Amino acid sequence: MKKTVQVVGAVIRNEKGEILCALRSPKMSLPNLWEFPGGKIEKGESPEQSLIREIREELGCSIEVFDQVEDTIYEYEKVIVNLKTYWAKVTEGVPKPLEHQVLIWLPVTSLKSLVWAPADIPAVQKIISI
Ligand SMILES: Nc1nc2c([nH]c(=O)n2[C@@H]2O[C@H](COP(=O)(O)OP(=O)(O)OP(=O)(O)O)[C@@H](O)[C@H]2O)c(=O)[nH]1
Repeated sequence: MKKTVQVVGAVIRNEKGEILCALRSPKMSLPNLWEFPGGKIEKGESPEQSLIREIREELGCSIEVFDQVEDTIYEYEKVIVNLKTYWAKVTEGVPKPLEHQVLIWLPVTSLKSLVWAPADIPAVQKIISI
């Protein structure tokens, strides 16, 4: 049976209303696909705590986490991912690509021009439709 992993992703919005998009590196699983930065929830963590920790590790900045955007279950070839995405904003520091290939801020209307990890597509569609 496939394992289900609990994953959180931050939909980080700046004061211009742009969204931070992160390109997975060639060394990561799902290489060269765009995602919302985040990662796996560890034992004993709430989704919000996990997101704050992951963003500090991956982007080197602090965030505040707001409402949930989407909650999606996607079955990949080897694993099932339950991806929960949350609105967030940077409260301290500047996001840096410590683990990703590239980070870019994009207006909502441009999000669909990127090739997203399949599990992220419902969240992207929801953001575009708001
Ligand atoms: N962080 C993040 N992971 C996502 C997203 N969408 C999605 O399918 N995933 C998948 O969910 C898992 C999250 O794990 P992670 O971000 O900690 O990645 P990782 O490099 O530690 O995983 P790995 O050890 O499988 O390479 C990965 O399998 C990743 O491919 C997303 O938007 N953000």
